[in-house]
Amino acid sequence: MASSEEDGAGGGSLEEKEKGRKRRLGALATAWLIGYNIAMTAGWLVLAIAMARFYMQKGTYKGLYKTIQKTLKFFQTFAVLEVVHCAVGIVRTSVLVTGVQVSSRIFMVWFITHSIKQIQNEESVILYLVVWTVTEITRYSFYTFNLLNHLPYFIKWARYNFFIILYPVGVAGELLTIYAALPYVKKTGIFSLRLPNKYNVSFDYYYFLIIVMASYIPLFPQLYFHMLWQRRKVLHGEVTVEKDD
Ligand SMILES: CCCCCCCCCCCCC[C@@H](O)CC(=O)SCCNC(=O)CCNC(=O)[C@H](O)C(C)(C)COP(=O)(O)OP(=O)(O)OC[C@H]1O[C@@H](n2cnc3c(N)ncnc32)[C@H](O)[C@@H]1OP(=O)(O)O
Repeated sequence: MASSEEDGAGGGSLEEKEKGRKRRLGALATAWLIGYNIAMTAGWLVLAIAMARFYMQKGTYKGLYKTIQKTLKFFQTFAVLEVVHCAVGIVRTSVLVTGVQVSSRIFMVWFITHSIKQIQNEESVILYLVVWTVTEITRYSFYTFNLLNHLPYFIKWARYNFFIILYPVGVAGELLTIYAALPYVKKTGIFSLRLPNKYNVSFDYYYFLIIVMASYIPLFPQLYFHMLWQRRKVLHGEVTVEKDD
């Protein structure tokens, strides 16, 4: 995260003015991130409560996705800002790692679960929804408390331990959901472009989905090892990283 503690009072020299500008940007960025992380924590909490209420009232998960879909789409799409945060440098994390994480989630929400209605009641959808919800409540509350310099140890512990189980389980939920979508994609030809057409190009969404599923094999271990690395750094202080705000 960009620091709000750069030295230098707003004096007259160019150098001092630059330091003052940096400090203001740091404070602004911090305020924005606190607001953003509080909103995201609240959004995922609302989702958790809605899911629990639905299940307690109806005794089934059938129809759950339909009930919570608007909130899910809104908050998961809003996560695009995380890539922007990295790109503009207000959080110090990789655009690539965050980009893969966010784009795969947005893809799951809009191009799989929203678009292929027949799979919305699959157990695998509920599986990834529960896993994402637990992950995001933990992750955004971690960032919020961290920015406020009041981070309870159990939140830090949860952020860097839950993922060990939740990440593979979430990935399994996502892959099973894409797999369940394949027959419908083949039957309806959704998002596919067949020849002949005026652009003279063809695109088969069915095979595209198989490529997406295959791409989890090289990409998921990289995200997982990235998190294991962060865990070692944060929980065990095994690496010291120079912070250059
Ligand atoms: C178009 C089709 C695309 C298809 C692609 C197919 C490929 C798919 C392969 C990928 C599969 C992913 C599946 C995934 O969706 C499954 C799940 O998520 S299951 C649930 C479990 N998942 C997790 O636990 C991981 C959740 N994700 C993340 O944690 C992040 O996205 C990740 C980028 C992986 C985290 O990495 P990061 O480096 O950011 O870790 P840190 O949290 O330690 O943060 C590092 C520093 O940045 C600061 N930071 C980051 N974000 C914020 C923020 N919002 N506000 C404030 N500060 C932030 C953080 O504090 C650290 O700063 P410092 O070092 O100064 O303390």
